[in-house]
Amino acid sequence: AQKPVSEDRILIVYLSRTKNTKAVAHMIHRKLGGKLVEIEPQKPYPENYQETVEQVAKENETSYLPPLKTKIDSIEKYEAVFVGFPTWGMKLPPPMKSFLSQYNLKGKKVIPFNTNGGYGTGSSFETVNELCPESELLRGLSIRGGSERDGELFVMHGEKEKDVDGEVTKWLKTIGLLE
Ligand SMILES: Cc1cc2nc3c(=O)[nH]c(=O)nc-3n(C[C@H](O)[C@H](O)[C@H](O)COP(=O)(O)O)c2cc1C
Repeated sequence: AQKPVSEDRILIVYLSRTKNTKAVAHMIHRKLGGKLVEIEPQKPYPENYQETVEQVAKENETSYLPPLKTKIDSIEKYEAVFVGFPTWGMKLPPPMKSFLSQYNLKGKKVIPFNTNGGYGTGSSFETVNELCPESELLRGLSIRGGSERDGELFVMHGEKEKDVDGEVTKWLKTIGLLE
């Protein structure tokens, strides 16, 4: 069947530390196709959770945009750009701020998706909106992922994975990207 947005015009970018958001990105990709790209900062965050929390808090205070290792060719050819990220400190992670600041998504559909430790998306979806004011922001998806603080890392397997996969399908239909 004809898809609402053709595969070669879909970009799925994601940031993921413990691979929960990555799993959701792959689910979207299996359903819609498109180009799947992981966003990586030039300098990786510390392995240690608490050190990462502190570094992220400092970066947010100073509005620091970490330089990215990831480069995306011909961003202009995409019509729909999915942006996936975990909630970090109830905010949009700095590398995703770097991505949205660096690439012009004017006129494109922008679709956020998120995993979090149970506290929701915080201000992250609003920040996506602020950083691409001339894009058409579609309704985002937020999923309960892991909780690194509590030693809960990758959770997207078994029944959980199946449930989330169903939620992703429903969501993509609701926003009109899957028939
Ligand atoms: C630095 C850091 C900060 C986090 N802050 C929050 C938070 O404020 N609220 C929340 O619900 N989860 C928080 N989490 C948990 C992640 O959002 C959750 O584990 C998510 O599923 C991780 O996605 P990933 O596996 O793609 O990295 C935080 C995790 C990290 C590493």
